[in-house]
Amino acid sequence: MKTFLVVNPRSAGGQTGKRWAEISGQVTRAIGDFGFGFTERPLDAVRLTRDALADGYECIAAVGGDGTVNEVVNGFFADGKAINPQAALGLIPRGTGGDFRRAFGWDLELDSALARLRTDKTEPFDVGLAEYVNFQGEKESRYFANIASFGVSAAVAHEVNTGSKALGGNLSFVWGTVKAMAKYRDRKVRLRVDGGEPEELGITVVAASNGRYFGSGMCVAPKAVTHDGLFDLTVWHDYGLHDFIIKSKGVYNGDHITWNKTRYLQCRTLEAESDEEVFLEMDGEVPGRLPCRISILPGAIRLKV
Ligand SMILES: Nc1ncnc2c1ncn2[C@@H]1O[C@H](COP(=O)(O)OP(=O)(O)OP(=O)(O)O)[C@@H](O)[C@H]1O
Repeated sequence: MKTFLVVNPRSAGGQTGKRWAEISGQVTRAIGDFGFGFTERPLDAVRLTRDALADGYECIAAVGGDGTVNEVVNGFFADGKAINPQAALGLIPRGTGGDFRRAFGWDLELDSALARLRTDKTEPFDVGLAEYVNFQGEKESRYFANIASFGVSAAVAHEVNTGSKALGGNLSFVWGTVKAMAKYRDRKVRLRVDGGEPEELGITVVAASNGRYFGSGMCVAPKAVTHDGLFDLTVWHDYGLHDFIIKSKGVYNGDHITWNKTRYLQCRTLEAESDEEVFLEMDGEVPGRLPCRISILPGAIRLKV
């Protein structure tokens, strides 16, 4: 497979760029010739992916974290269609969060990533699509690979992204969580699942999940499968700050799905609106806010496994 690597040199605290000579040498030894491009700013990975697909590359691998995976997945599409539905997505994980890779049990070892790139083994991969309002007040849509969520999770992602990651993945996440949760209160949101009757709930977090993990290792959707044509919907409602903090430890091992103020179901679409400002988070980035419509595109691309 003709392979192109989309490299975020700033991922893993800048170590990806600093260690590129060593990484690229190992990639060449593993798969032979390959093309690559460095991202210079946010959203560059979308353009690099589209250009590489137009140039006939059959496998586009993200070298970076969850944000880079998200942008590469967005680059697989143009005008609402997959550019090449047979093209494969690959990953050399380099990020601080790593929630996408966790769904597959992949570690950060370069050797394991290269073993996946070397084989021709792929499986279908569902892609999420969210339509929402951006911060300029315009309607916008964006694909996601892992999870779209709103509520305190988006408030935390916003805090983590605008703060420093110098503390490392887990510590910066904990610090962002503390700051965001101190300000958060449940928001009234009207939810409509699979076109059914709308229901208003006080939302702590709603997550529409293709993968299983968000927030640097919280197992928000323990039953999610990335090729079942569905997303798993987790709704934590009416918790309030105190209860949520006390219980949040259980989210790391997926225990929360049996709690009484939690709903867990599988669906194809979710519509959400609120009279209050509620941010939307997708794969760790916060591109806008509600109202939103989230849907799943079954097996829209192939994933190197
Ligand atoms: N050259 C660059 N300079 C600054 N930001 C960049 C650059 N290239 C990409 N980005 C942005 O950095 C964001 C985060 O990158 P990425 O996810 O690869 O690394 P990370 O933050 O280390 O990992 P994670 O998202 O898993 O925590 C991406 O969403 C992208 O928009």
